[in-house]
Amino acid sequence: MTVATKAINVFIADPLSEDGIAPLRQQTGLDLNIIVDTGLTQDELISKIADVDVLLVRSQTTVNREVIQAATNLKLIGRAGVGVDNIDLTAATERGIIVVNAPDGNTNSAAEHTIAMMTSLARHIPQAFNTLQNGKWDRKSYVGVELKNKTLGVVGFGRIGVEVAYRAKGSRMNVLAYDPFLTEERAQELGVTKATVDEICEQADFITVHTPLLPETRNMINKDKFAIMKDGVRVINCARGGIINEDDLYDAIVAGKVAGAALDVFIEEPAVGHKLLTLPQVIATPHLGASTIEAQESVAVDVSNDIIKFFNTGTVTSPVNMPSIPKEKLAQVEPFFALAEQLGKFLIQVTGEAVKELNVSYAGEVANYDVRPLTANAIKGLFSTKQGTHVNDVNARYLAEQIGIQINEHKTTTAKGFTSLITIEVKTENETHTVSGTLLNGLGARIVKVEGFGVDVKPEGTILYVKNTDKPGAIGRLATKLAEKEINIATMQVGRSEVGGQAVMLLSVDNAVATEDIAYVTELENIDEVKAINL
Ligand SMILES: NC(=O)c1ccc[n+]([C@@H]2O[C@H](COP(=O)([O-])OP(=O)(O)OC[C@H]3O[C@@H](n4cnc5c(N)ncnc54)[C@H](O)[C@@H]3O)[C@@H](O)[C@H]2O)c1
Ligand SMILES: O=C(O)CC[C@@H](O)C(=O)O
Repeated sequence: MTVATKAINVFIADPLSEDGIAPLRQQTGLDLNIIVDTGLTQDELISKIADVDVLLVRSQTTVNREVIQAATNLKLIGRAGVGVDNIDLTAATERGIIVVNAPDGNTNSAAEHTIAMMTSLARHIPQAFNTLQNGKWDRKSYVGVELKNKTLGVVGFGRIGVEVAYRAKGSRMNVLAYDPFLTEERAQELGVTKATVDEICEQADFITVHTPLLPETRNMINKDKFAIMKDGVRVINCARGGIINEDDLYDAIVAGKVAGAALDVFIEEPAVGHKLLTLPQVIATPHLGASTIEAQESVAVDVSNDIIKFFNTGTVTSPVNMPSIPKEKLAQVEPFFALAEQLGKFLIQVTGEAVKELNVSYAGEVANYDVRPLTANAIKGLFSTKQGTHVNDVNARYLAEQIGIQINEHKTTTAKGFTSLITIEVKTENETHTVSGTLLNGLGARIVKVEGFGVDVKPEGTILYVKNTDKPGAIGRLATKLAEKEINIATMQVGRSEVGGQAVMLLSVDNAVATEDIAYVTELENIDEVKAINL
């Protein structure tokens, strides 16, 4: 992760709570240049984003691939809210841009809004008020239904879904809940009944959706689901437009199947003039679920703090596109970061072919930790010879998998004499190479095995990797030839399988080694292969 030394341009593209961004304005440790420029068209945003380090948005601004491509300095996208469907996560991940959100800050407001919408729907409050404003005292048209003893189906039982259920139970409703991660135990603990989406459709009087908008959740409530619902069902969407198919909902209302719908969100926003808004059974708000003073302050504070944390420590609290690892756990593996990267860097220079498989084995103490950042560092090392590729914890695994590298992690508690041992193996079409490294108490990082042969080399500077046949004179002749080329050997390590067999030498040398010098020494008898590794 980069820790900035120059001014950091923070571009706020949607209206955010001033109190919420106070942490950014008040912090003194970082040189932040805060630009607030809201309501921009896509083209305007693109024209202003080249020098931006941090882009902060709510749900209005679409951060698509084009925006991300134009943002050549971008390091972090902050979403002051939950849903990240307005951000192209793949494009951000490819570029190594971390995306953070504020998953907790607006939960309560969104749940309260959902309950307000459900109650308004049950009692026709907006329609009745509208009639009254138009000068009519109409008590007959707006006979509602009670919530008590009705069944509410909650599809998507995460933060908001759960809070909605608590409140619905307060209104003495029976709650059915569906979520792929909901266990029977947790359902019981929360006093709800675990159900499938179809069971909810068949049994519920009110159905509310609280999933993110994903390929699997888009149109999950569609004409097939409306067909199995109870007549007179009421539906609520305070999550994302598109989870309930809008055309199918329209048809189901017109057909009299659905008695009413309460919508805070639409596929296209602003949804002014939407055909659903012409139906008297529909009540709607313009995406106000998170629009409270409290929620807006809270989400903006959360992302602001994450921005500060990122530039101070390289870690964040709420990452969307990389594993979230608590600070204490990260601290356990941090000492191994450079070693893992050097091992990857070493092996990519040993192998001459495209890597197909990367196996990273963790033995001893290190195997007890969350090693995902170490594997990311090993991949970073593998990519070190690929000029122009910016690899970091966010995109390392993604980039490797994109080019067909299979990544495997293995853990074992025994490290054969070492406290911790990291072994990296790369497989190509024709070759397999391995290198192991450790951290020696007080002495730092060491390469302790190459191709299975024991060695002891500092992973730094230039190292000559030599494969030879273990015959008398091979080492001497090599040293002489290197001396002829003015290449000074600092340390030499030899590992061999058996006397007279295959051997590997690692020579730390004081100077860079030119390609022609490699060719010169490779001609020697019993020297099979020589490579200069620059770490
Ligand atoms: N209207 C608003 O202003 C507003 C405010 C906040 C959040 N939201 C929306 O609400 C959504 C939910 O927010 P949250 O804070 O509860 O998020 P959350 O991540 O805590 O919960 C989402 C739940 O959906 C579940 N889920 C995922 N795929 C599913 C599927 N196929 N079927 C059923 N459930 C599935 C997840 O397992 C998770 O438990 C957000 O993604 C956001 O789009 C809207
Ligand atoms: O920015 C907003 O007000 C909407 C936020 C909301 O949709 C969310 O997903 O958090």
